[in-house]
Amino acid sequence: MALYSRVSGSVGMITLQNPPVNALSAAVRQGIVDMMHRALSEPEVKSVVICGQNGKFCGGADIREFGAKMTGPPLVPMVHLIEAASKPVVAAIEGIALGGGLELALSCHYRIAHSKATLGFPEVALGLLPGAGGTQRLPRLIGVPAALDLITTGRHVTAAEARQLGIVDEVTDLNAVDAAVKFAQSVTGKSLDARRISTYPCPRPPDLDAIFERAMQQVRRSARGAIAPGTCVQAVHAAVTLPYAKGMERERELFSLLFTSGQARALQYYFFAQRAVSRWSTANGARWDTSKPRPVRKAAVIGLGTMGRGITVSLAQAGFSVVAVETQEQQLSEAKQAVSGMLERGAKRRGVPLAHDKIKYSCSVQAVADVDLVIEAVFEDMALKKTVFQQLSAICKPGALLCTNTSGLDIDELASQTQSPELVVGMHFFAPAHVMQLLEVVYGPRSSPEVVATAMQMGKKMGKVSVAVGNCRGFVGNRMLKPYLEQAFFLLEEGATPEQVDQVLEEFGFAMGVFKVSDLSGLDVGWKVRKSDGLVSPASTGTSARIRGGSRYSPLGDLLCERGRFGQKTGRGWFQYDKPGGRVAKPDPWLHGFLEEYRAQHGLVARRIDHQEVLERCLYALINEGFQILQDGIAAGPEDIDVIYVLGYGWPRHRGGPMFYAGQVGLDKVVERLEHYQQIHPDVPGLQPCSLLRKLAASGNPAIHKWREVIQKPRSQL
Ligand SMILES: CC/C=C\CC(=O)SCCNC(=O)CCNC(=O)[C@H](O)C(C)(C)COP(=O)(O)OP(=O)(O)OC[C@H]1O[C@@H](n2cnc3c(N)ncnc32)[C@H](O)[C@@H]1OP(=O)(O)O
Repeated sequence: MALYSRVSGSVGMITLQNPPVNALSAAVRQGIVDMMHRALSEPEVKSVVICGQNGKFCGGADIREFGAKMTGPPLVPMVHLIEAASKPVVAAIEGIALGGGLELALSCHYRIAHSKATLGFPEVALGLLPGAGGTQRLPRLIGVPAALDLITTGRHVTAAEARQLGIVDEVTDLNAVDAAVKFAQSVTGKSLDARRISTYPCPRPPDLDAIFERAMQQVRRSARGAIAPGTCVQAVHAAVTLPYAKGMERERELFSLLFTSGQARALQYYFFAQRAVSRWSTANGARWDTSKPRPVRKAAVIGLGTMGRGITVSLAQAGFSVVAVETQEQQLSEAKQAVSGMLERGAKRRGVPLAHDKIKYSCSVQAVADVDLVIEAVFEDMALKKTVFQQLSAICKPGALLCTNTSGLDIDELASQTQSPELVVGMHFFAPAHVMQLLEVVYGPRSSPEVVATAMQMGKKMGKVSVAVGNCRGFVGNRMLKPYLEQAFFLLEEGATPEQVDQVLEEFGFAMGVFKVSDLSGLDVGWKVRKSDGLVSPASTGTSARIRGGSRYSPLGDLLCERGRFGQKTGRGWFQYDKPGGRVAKPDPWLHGFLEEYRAQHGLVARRIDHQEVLERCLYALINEGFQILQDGIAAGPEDIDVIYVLGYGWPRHRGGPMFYAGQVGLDKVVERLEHYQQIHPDVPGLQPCSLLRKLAASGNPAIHKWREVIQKPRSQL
């Protein structure tokens, strides 16, 4: 709703009230319209100030209302009412003016912002465009190139930048509402003719066509199939080429196109999913709202390889004192140099002070004796990690959390090496650890709720999105990756090429296809794991070479590794590169010959595989594993899986995540296609729909927020 009050006798004040961000719900819009009419009808009122309660102007349209039938006054007539007002209207911008909130501000005749406020049009991240005149007013106010930048990227600007661009009239360090009231009094009675942005001519720079061409190219490069950025460009184009009223019509058409698209639904789902994962719960009943994190001031990192360095940087940048340990002098000195460089680049990029003094380096594990939390980041080797955990358990002070950075090893096995298994938790960082936003917090059956809460909070403090997941081989992300990779290998055996598989996945929206990712991260990584699992048989020839543990197995990755083809680092993998460490993947005729030979050797006849099969087999096998993960209680809900896949594995955000995507395709259709492929390839694992997927499909493809009702409720063991 919106509250009306009178200040200093002649200023009508409209205060938006809709916690937490004063979003423009139906009630708020109704309130604004009613209060504007009241302010305009009261003869004593000479000017109006619009502000938001609790130091937040407005976070835009209420996204929670997007799924339901529209009620209340629409935004466009509301902003026109304000702009057409005969009394000056001043926006007092504190905290945020985003999306519809900024459009509301642009309809006011003046804008006063607090110096700490941020402004922007983030609609593009929700699959939309600023549809209450934002695409028509902003270019009229600040010019086409700046408007295109803000609208197509969705980036937030500071009050200072907004002032420089001409979006706000004044910036104050004092109370912005008081400043706006004073300002409103000072402009009482002045003509408003030059203050209505919709009446401004839209500037037409001489190189207009080139500007739009560049903008389109830019969004095509970065959008990876998302339609909103290009549609934003089209809407701004209408501001330049059409009169205001016609431009508004075009904006409405384009907005409706986006609003009803699957992409907008996916992005809005993802917006809430990313927030939902912080309300975590575990399979044994621990919860975010009943588990108190422990205080952590000082942390340690053991092992300063690539991951350990990134984790050290993340901790120091988040303000923690860090003890960084690497037992070899030479490696410690190299790590110190690398970490310093990363900190310097980070400080420069983010404009923050250097955090060198937060870190103490040591060659001795004994240096961690007084820390509150240790993150072990040594090689992915169970025996080595066990030794480290035995040492840590003996050295660390009572109550110190012992965390392991592992991409899939058993947390409980490590916990059993310590005197206090309840203090052990996994923290699976993604490379590069100081850049990637995702953290899987892996709880074992004995991890205490406070320890999970502490790890989750640590992740947040490091600027990461933490997702709590249960302990199983590969946790959520890597466990789902296995069937995805397997299908890709089987497709090569059956006649596909790495470039074909990657093309299909990249057209779907992945930044990189599965084979390019494998080349980037190194084929030897998976090879080592398969070796330690006893899967890589030394005599990988003959039919038996394609069977492991009674299931079909593709040794293709192993065979490439045996030939020293580890991917980018060796200049050869699934693709070829111009040199070791090269980045540009090129199809490799050697590999095509190798695949032909391999097929001939194993009696496989190459067939034509279409794009649909590549996509369905890779994605549906991955999705099926996701349902199995939900069924096993490893992830609490589909949102957890989707956030992990978008932030950690390059799943296109505009497709919501694998579980959301499955819902959009139709769960019954996913089941039907998996069964189809299973019939044709009975020997291929991963194609049998799991029982939860079948159950949900049979219960009529319920909306994703209803899935939790079907997933069995966890039983508390606490
Ligand atoms: C004709 C249509 C015209 C215009 C279209 C639009 O205006 S679309 C909406 C444009 N606005 C946005 O995209 C803003 C989205 N919100 C944010 O970016 C952040 O929430 C924000 C405002 C910067 C605050 O960030 P902070 O980190 O402080 O909090 P958090 O993100 O956790 O949000 C707090 C809770 O507020 C809920 N929320 C935020 N924005 C909205 C919104 N616009 N509508 C509804 N709800 C919103 C958010 O979900 C959090 O709630 P929770 O229950 O904790 O999930």
